[in-house]
Amino acid sequence: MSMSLTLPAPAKINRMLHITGKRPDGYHNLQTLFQFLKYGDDLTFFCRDDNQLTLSPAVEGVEQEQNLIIRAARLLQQVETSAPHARPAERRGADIHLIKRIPMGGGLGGGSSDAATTLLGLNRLWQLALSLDQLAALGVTLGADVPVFVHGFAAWGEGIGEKLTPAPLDTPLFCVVHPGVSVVTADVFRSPELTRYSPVISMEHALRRGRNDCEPIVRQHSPAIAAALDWLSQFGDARLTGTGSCIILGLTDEQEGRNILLRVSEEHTDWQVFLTESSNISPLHATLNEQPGMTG
Ligand SMILES: C[C@](O)(CO)[C@H](O)COP(=O)(O)OP(=O)(O)OC[C@H]1O[C@@H](n2ccc(N)nc2=O)[C@H](O)[C@@H]1O
Ligand SMILES: Nc1ncnc2c1ncn2[C@@H]1O[C@H](COP(=O)(O)OP(=O)(O)OP(=O)(O)O)[C@@H](O)[C@H]1O
Repeated sequence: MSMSLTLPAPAKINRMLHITGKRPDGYHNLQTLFQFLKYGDDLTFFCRDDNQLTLSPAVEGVEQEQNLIIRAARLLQQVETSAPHARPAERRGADIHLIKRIPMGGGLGGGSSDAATTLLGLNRLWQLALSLDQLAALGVTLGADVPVFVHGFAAWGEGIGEKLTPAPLDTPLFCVVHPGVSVVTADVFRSPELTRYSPVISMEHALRRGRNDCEPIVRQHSPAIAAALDWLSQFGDARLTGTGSCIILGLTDEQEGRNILLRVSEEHTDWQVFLTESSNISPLHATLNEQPGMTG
């Protein structure tokens, strides 16, 4: 019997991001408000009866075995479970098809989201019956952003972003600008001038005001991102998401959004820009909950 499952891998945004310390292992402690966008990649998983994994089309610049989708699938191939209907390891194979929309190195968590969708998708197809906590624990070994995508609720994130508390965020329409350049997350965290010791605050405080501590460094290193931040700021409280390069602006009015799209198409043809709704429930979880999801 062949089975398949198509699932979204949404983008995330950081509504604010404070860096509160450096850990002995080199990672940084954060305080951040995570929210999902109704915009992202799509993955389709076709079950195989052997233990081969394929991914198509290949993601440009990422070796197949380094792709977070394949790395996530390999973690599940190795998992031992006593679930009654679990596929045995030698039959845990899949052909995976990816529609990539999330710009890479954009601070929208695309790689991490692809990994989380793979964990949830193959957990279901291979009937491994792992809990979300177990999947998040596996996922955090792939990236700090994977747990929020696994749990699927908008969250106040602490630790390296894996300690999650539901956050009651407003859900405006967002304008997202990709200024045509990407940022390597590790470079930002490595930077000597980075603000790494912001005071620890409460979620309530963060919901009222907050900033992105990465912004000054990213501005310094990338004139293109600085220019896009300045340009979008004329319309409101524009902010970097993650370590950049994308800039987000919450809108109260869709017409304003259309006006921004028009202006970008006239004045900044090297940028990518889109409007999207935000959501406090991941579109991945919405899809998994609303349909049994399997065909075959
Ligand atoms: C900045 C955020 O986008 C906020 O959502 C994320 O925390 C980044 O998450 P990510 O892309 O999944 O990051 P990872 O792949 O885990 O880490 C990339 C590199 O960034 C640095 N890094 C990342 C997260 C963190 N809390 N502290 C760090 O110092 C580390 O040098 C790490 O080697
Ligand atoms: N499936 C994947 N999709 C995108 N990038 C991937 C994938 N697998 C591995 N990568 C690698 O991960 C890097 C970061 O990609 P990603 O799209 O997650 O960046 P990002 O949005 O800046 O992430 P973050 O906000 O988590 O820092 C890429 O440059 C690429 O080398």
